[in-house]
Amino acid sequence: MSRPQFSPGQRWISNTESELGLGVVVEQTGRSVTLNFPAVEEQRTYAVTNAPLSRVEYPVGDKVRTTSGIELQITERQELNGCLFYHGTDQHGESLTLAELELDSRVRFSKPQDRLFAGQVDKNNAFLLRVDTQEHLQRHRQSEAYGLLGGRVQLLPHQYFIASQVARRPVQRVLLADEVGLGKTVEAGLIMHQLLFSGRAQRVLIVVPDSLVHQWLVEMLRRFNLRFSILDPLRCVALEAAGEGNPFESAQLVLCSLSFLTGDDERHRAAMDAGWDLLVVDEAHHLGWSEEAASHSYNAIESLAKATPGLLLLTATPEQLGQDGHFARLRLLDPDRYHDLQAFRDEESEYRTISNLVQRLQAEDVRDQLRDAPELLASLEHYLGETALAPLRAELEDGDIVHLVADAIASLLDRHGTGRVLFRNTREGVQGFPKRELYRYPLVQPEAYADVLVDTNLDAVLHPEAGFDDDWLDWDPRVEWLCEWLREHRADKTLVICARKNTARALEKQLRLFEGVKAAVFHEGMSLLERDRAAAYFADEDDSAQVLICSEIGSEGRNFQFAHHLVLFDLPLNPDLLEQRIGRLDRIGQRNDVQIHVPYFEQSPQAVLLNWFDLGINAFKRNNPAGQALFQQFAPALRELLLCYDDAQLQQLLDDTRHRADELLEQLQAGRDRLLELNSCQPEPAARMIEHVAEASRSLELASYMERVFDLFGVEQQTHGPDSMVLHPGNHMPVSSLPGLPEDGITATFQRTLALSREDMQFLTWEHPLVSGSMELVSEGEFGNTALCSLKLPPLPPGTLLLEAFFTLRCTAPRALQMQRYLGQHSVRLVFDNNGNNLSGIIAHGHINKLAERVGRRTAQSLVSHARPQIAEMVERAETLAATQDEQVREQARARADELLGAEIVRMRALAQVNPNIRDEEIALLEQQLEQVRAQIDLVHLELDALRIAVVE
Ligand SMILES: Nc1ncnc2c1ncn2[C@@H]1O[C@H](COP(=O)(O)OP(=O)(O)OP(=O)(O)O)[C@@H](O)[C@H]1O
Repeated sequence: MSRPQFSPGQRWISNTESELGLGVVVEQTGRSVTLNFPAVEEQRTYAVTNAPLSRVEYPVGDKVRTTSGIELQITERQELNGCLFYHGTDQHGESLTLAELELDSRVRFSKPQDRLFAGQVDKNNAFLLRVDTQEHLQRHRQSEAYGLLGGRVQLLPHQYFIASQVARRPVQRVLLADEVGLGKTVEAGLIMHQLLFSGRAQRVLIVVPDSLVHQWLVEMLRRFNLRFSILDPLRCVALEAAGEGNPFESAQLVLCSLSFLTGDDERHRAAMDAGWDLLVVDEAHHLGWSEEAASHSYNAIESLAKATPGLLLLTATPEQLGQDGHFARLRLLDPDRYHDLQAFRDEESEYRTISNLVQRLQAEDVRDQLRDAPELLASLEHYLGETALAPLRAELEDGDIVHLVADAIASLLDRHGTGRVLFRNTREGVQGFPKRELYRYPLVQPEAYADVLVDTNLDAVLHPEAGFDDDWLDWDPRVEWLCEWLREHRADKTLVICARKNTARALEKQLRLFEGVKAAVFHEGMSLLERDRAAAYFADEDDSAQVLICSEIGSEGRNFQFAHHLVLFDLPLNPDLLEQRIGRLDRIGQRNDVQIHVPYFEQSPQAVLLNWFDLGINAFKRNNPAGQALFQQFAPALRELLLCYDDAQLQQLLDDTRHRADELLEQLQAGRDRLLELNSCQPEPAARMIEHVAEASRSLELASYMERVFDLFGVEQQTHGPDSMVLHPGNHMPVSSLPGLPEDGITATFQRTLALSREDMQFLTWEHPLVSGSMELVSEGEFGNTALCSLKLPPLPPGTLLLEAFFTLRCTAPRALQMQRYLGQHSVRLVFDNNGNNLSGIIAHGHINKLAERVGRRTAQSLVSHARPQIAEMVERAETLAATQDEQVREQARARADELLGAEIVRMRALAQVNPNIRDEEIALLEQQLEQVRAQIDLVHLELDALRIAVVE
């Protein structure tokens, strides 16, 4: 191969770093050549023999620019001492000559043909990777599961149903209220991931109780690759001291505790000033509210919620502070809809009717029912409107009504009932949870408690040990029972929950110091770090604590499902708190039946509670959806009994409670709960969504794609296990780094099941930062957009040139508009020969791939240089032909936008007539969105994305 000839003053461009712009040869000494790159003010020295450089020579007819802004149309070219001089006319028609040294260095050859003519011919493999990347990207962006693939989670239908429903709305404001432990954090993570991945949200603030800050941090990172920054007082002070300004602006994804956010007005103001796209509030039942007075934290969140477009509230016990509190949280989500508490209370009376209607529509003989019972159609008309029902009426005799009935059901659920903002799945609905078993341990009440238990203070009678120093540990039989129980179950991890921190502290000390039990404690008096350490000590597999003793704060949000023994050292008064406690173990991931152990004193207040929870509302074995309502109703009688035990009265209370529980459960099942269930997870769409995700997550396809990426980007791979590998940045990578691949490498797998059991491994999906970042690098830069090969194709005479050109839709709209939804899968492949023949339908891509032979870079460059006029002509032909399809593509896109967004607007307007549950803002946003989408569609056109020249031999 001939050595390239370098002369000072010549212009060359780097094949691997085209962003450097045009380089100028400064000097050649022996075997090396030095170039200056004025655009970036950098110098590079290369070995002459293999410098990755291409000589830049503009042909006659091209237009070039100088550093001083002159534009020259080249009419003649001359060479002197190895350097070129261009003659031509400038933009004012003046003739002039300029040396190549004067050319503007900021030139970038990014268009495929420009790069090709500048001698930048990529490897065939790179070209193929680019073509495939575009195809994968298009398919992925149009997938229903777009944005929902990146989670390291099991594919649970109820979660994906909610996430897809919420993410597809123009405004995300919902209450995620699944029962305890059903995965609300994961649902919120899926929604956040979708919004962030699609660019619809950039700034997210998560607000959680103190005790859950770290758990959220870890869950978001581990499950969704979302890196949140924790803000706490220490970090705030550090940021402020470093002059970093508003600490809430120090990161896009911020996580903080409710007490931190609301504890200081200044801080709250800073959070308001920072501005967010999405606010997430966990354990939202803490935001106390009544018609008379709202709590400080409620007000603080309310002002943030008003200033933030998206709002996700999470609570498993929405009615823990009563129905008013529930109303108040719905009011945060949609103040226009939920403005009147009384009206909200009255609405419940409609649920049963709606639910009945749905049930009748779901019946197998629905046609007969509709035909024979005119009041059914009338009722439907009342709720859905005459126009909406007209098609159903018309088809009733013998038409196909399956879809019309399904639409009617969907509309009823959508427009009436419990509404769009509330999602609540139950264990019964989700299924597959282990059983819960209750073990009672009656003990004899110690003498010392006799006085305390007749106190008039409820708190005192429920926690009699509170009135004593630590000496109660010596004679309270619950302590001895606990020690004995733990001794007998040394191999079992056990969670102990009690109400008070002092009780927890004392118990832990006793077990650790005097009984030799490996114990940890978790209470509100400890720092966050201490609490997380304690939880980790309990969770560890080796050398860990057998028992964790928590005060009530440990009963919320934490994940302890690796244990299945729960000791309730005392019982809380509120059934929702009891459910929260049991929910620490009875949650997704629990593999055993949950064993609940309750030591109690016979005929004591705790015995009353135990009986009421167990025999009255059956709250140990399952969550009672009427629990809160029953508690509200029977609390006075219950309190009376707690303060003054009476066996007969207890029996009466239990009978009354059971009776009322049956009634309420029947009502709820027929009304609210049935509607919630239908709205929160519709089995068919949920199953379809899981299919989409599973289909889009097929690991083989991704693995073979990434194999090529690693190969071309010089990533070092080592096998780690049968389905896993270790990846490291290699020494010869063409880019400085790959997103998502740190210096010290990662262990990764494409297998979901493996990723779920091995947290140390990264789960590579189409949405993992390493994958999506690589795809962006390939598709948005110049990577692989030119190639040249030779081939034998007998019918074509040797010397024939073929152009294989790939066009993709060019759309520079903001990502948030998700234009791909409307644009369809548009890429165009055209093949021309140098005689102007269109061979697109004759010579397939795979055909060329099969026959293609490699051509060395220098040969390719010289071929291109010689054939430049023919290639330019073929490119022009292809571009002209592609341009004829632009308007058709735009037409289709407009139609699709109208179909998707326009129909949604019409539907929302119709809904708003009968259901105030629709916010005006949502409709206005949709209209605005449609306008923006249409304006962007007008600018869409097919653009040459990559080309390959094939020379027939
Ligand atoms: N799809 C999933 N795949 C794997 N694990 C999951 C999935 N969903 C939830 N989990 C796990 O189940 C447990 C409960 O989930 P999560 O904490 O999201 O529930 P929650 O409804 O927020 O609970 P709580 O009501 O106690 O706040 C967690 O350990 C979580 O990591």
